[in-house]
Amino acid sequence: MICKRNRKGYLYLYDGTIIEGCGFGSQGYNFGEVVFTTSMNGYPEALTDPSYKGQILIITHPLVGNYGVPKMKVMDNNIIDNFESEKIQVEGLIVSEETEPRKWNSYMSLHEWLSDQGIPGLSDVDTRFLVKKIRDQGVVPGIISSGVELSELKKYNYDSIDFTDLTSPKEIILHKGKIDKNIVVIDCGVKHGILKGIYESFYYNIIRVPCKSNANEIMKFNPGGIVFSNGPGNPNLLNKLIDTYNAISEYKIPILGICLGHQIGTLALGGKVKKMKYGHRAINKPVIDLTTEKSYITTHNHGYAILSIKDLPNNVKPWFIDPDDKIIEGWISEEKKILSVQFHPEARPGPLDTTWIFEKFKKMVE
Ligand SMILES: NC(=O)CC[C@H](N)C(=O)O
Repeated sequence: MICKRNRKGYLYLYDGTIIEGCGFGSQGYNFGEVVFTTSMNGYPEALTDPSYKGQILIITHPLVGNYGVPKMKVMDNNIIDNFESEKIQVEGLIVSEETEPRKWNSYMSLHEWLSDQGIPGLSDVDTRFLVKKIRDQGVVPGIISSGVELSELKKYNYDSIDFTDLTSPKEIILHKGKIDKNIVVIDCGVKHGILKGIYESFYYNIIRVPCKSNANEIMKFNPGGIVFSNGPGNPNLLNKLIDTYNAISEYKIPILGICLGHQIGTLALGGKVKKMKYGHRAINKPVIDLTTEKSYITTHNHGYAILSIKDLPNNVKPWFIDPDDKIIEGWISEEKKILSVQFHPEARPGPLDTTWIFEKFKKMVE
C-alpha cells in the first residue's frame, strides 16, 4: 500500500481483527470504542463534540477534509460559534480518503488539525466493511494507531469508564447575557451549539456548573430554568448526577434534558436506559412527535437509549419516537415541567427542524 504521508496505520479490534491502512494526523495510538457516523458534513463540529470522548470515530462519507478546518470563532460572551468545544474530543478518526482543503475559510487541513492536537488518524481503509461489521456484531473496542505497530492489546472497557471527569469543567463558567436572569447548565461536556441555542432563545446569563454539583450548589443561582447537558459514556455510572436530578425535579423549575441529560432524567424518574447495538450517529434521523404526529429530521449522537416504551419512567408522556427502530427519542412531563430529548435540537451539525424546542422551553420558563 502506498501512503501519501509515508506512514502506515492500523485499527486493532478486540475481536482479533487487524485492519491496515495509512496513518495521518498525530503519530501514536489511542484506545476507544469504535463507532460510526453517517453524517456527510460537519466533521469540525463532530470531532469537537465532548460526547465522543472515549470513542474512535469512523466517518462513512468517502471523502473527509474537503473544506478544511476553520479558525475558531468566539462570540462576545465566550460561546464558541463554530466548534462544539475548545479541542478535538474523539480518540481517533477513521476515513476512507483524507483530502486536502479547498475552501475560502479553511485555516488548516484535517491532517494538520489532528497533528496539532495529538490525535491519530487512519485512512485508506474499507469503511464500508467496518460499518457492516459493526452493524452485524455491535460496537467493538479497538486501538487506532498512526505510524506505530502494537503487539498486544491492554484491557479496555468503555462502558465502565466515567468520561465526564474529562469533559466537565472543574469550575463554574459564566456566559453573560443581556437579561439579568439565569439559566443553569449542568455541564457534563456541553456542546457550544446547545449553549448558543439557549442563549439566542433567552439572552439570560448562562451559568455552567460541574457535572457533579449537588442541588444546593445549583439552586443558589436562583435559576429560571435548568439544562442537563449532553456528555460522554454510560449514563448508568452517574449516580451522583441522577441524585441531583431527583432533588432538582422537586423544585418544579423547568428542566430541559438533552441526550445524556435526557438519559439521566429517565434514570432519575425510574425508567431504564440501556446500551444499543451500534447507536444512532447521523444528521438525518427521522423522529415522530407523538403528540402532533408531525415528523422531523434530526441530529443524533447516542449509544444508549430508552429501548422500548416499557422502559419509560412512570407518569411521563412519550414525546418522540424513531420510526425506523422504535427507540424512544424523547418524553415530556407537563406536571413536573420537564422536556427531555435524546436527539440534538441545536443541530450542530444538522437540520434546524427542532430548534423550536428551545422556544418551547423558554415559554415554560417565562
Ligand atoms: N450525545 C450524548 O449526550 C451521548 C449520551 C451518551 N453518552 C450516549 O452515548 O448515549
